[in-house]
Amino acid sequence: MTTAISVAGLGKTYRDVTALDGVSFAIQENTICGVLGRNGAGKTTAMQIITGHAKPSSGSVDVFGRAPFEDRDAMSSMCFVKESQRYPDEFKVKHVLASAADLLPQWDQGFADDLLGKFDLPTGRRVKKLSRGMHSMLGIIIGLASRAPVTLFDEPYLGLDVVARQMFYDELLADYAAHPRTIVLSTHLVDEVANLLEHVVLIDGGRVLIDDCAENLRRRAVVATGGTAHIDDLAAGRTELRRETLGTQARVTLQGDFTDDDLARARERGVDIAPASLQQLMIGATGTEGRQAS
Ligand SMILES: Nc1ncnc2c1ncn2[C@@H]1O[C@H](COP(=O)(O)OP(=O)(O)OP(=O)(O)O)[C@@H](O)[C@H]1O
Repeated sequence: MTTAISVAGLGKTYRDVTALDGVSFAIQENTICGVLGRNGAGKTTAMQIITGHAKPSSGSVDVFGRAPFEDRDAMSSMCFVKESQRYPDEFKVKHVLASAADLLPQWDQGFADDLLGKFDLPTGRRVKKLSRGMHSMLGIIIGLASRAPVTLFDEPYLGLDVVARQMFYDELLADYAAHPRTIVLSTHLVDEVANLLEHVVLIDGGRVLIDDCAENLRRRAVVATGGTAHIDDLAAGRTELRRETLGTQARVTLQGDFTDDDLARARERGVDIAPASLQQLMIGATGTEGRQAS
């Protein structure tokens, strides 16, 4: 496997704010990676540095062997879709698309036209007259039709309704299957995208808390349902993210490293084990809930 993006010891400070502090992770080529975290965690800052739009205060970034800051070739291999993207006042949708076609070497106009039809986006309308959701659609169309080897979506769907979001996920997956590339997705709609993600980087307070593949994450937190005594055994020494009890039965969400033996033993005792959702894991890992079981 080839590493597409490698970040080592990345730091970024804005005057007295430390946005990133010793962030290191790697994203493999041709994967869909989620960069997750609470508000102000440092996700956008990391993406800005990866795409060469900001300079790190310390550490290094490597995108397919190049440092992206002020490197035109590295930057042209990437497409960064962000909610805060602004365009000149007079620009209509068609002007934005024409600029994207000029700037992005792998641009697929046929795909862009297809998406414009599916999202029903009027090409003759001024961008500043678009609704919030339509503005997001424009970014999504650019990100998808760019076919850039590295495409980053930072909270791409502000204002998008549930049908349009599902269209985005479907189009992303179908096009990714046909044209594999490296996709980085930052979002707060964690459970909505959980099934898309092959790798997750969870950032909190400018530091990496989790950097793991989706398969391993399924073992990091589980929902266990069964007799309270057996549940208490399984919970011992692990962090309880949530507990509900009904008579002698309990249902707990637990965080910790579970071996196959741990889970098999609990199942033998009639405990039902299911993976916790990515959102539950994220809430637990970022420390807003949870307590250590004794
Ligand atoms: N230009 C800037 N000047 C000063 N502080 C900044 C600047 N950009 C970001 N920050 C600060 O850096 C920290 C990380 O911000 P960042 O936008 O990277 O977080 P985020 O994870 O993308 O958050 P959100 O999910 O709310 O968009 C925050 O404390 C933010 O206030």
